[in-house]
Amino acid sequence: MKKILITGGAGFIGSHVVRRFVNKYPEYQIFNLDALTYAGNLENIKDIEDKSNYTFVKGDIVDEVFINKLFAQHNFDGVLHLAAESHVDRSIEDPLAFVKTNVIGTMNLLNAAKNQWKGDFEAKRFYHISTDEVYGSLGAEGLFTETTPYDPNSPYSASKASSDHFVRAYGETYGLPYVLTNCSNNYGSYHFPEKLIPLFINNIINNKPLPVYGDGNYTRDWLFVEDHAIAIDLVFHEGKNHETYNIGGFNEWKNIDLVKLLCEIMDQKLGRDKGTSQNLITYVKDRPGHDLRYAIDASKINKELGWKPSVTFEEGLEKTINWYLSNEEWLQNVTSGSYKEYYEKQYS
Ligand SMILES: Cc1cn([C@H]2C[C@H](O)[C@@H](COP(=O)(O)OP(=O)(O)O[C@H]3O[C@H](CO)[C@@H](O)[C@H](O)[C@H]3O)O2)c(=O)[nH]c1=O
Repeated sequence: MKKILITGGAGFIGSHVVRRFVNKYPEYQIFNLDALTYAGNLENIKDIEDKSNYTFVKGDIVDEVFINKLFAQHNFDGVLHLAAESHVDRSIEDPLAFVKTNVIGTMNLLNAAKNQWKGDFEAKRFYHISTDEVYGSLGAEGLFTETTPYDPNSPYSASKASSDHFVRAYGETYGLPYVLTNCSNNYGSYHFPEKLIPLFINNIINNKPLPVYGDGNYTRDWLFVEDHAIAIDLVFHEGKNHETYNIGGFNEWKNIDLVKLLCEIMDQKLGRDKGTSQNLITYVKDRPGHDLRYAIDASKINKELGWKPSVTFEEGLEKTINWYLSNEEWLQNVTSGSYKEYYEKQYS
């Protein structure tokens, strides 16, 4: 029986990873550690909460004493670390919160793993799930590869870059067996409606303005979250120690083109006249330090581990939009904070 700790498993990407691991590996005991902040929600993994190989632990990775106790209690074989503050705009408002969770939190996990495994690294693995934003901004040409120098621009990406460096430093200095992945923008079900795609779907449903930052000519590479979870599973099991893999969708979109596509699909789905949702587009003040373009060269993970996205963008978007339209109650409860309130009471 392998004991696996997944951090941030009530969040967007984390919930998809927890679901996959719990269902696919009944022989593993999966511990989901989550602080249940505004973006983490146990409703996201309700379908697996009663499985015998699943345990939820509420707690904050910033709390060193708590993390050390948890490791002492369970003797984990592997850690998949996804817990993070992830929203760039929030990091501009409150950078320190990002240092605490993303840097100190990661340090606490690294120390706990190092102290528990005490140099006996046989069949042990620390997996840090990170972002392509650590590489900074591209111009019109080029792709991020695993050897692109780090050049983070936002407090969020600086905190993730820092945590990546610490993971590698623990590998070099103490021999900690790690793998690291840097992924592009994800989309899919259970995505908190502060990020572009779920926010705009929610606003279209509610006839609210769609705030496009600047001129909308910023480019992101989009990957369906379930394909990211497949890649994470593969890297955790088959990735080479001390290696980094870039993960991306081979799917670049300018924000404004993506928003127009979303508007078109939503008009069809909601039975509204063509152009109704586009009228909601409102150009607003740009994000400070807004990175122009992210684009990933995912050929290493493709060649070495055989991964590539399994769904097209059209299929992924269709699934995503259908999910939000059939889960409006979830949308209302996460935006009003009532799930958070409910779970806070349960775990107080
Ligand atoms: C929320 C929002 C965003 N935007 C723009 C800013 C970006 O160019 C693009 C996507 O914004 P966001 O959805 O906030 O995602 P972005 O800043 O690219 O970062 C995401 O993708 C990263 C991976 O690249 C992850 O590491 C981050 O955690 C995740 O938040 O849309 C708007 O124009 N209007 C908006 O209201």
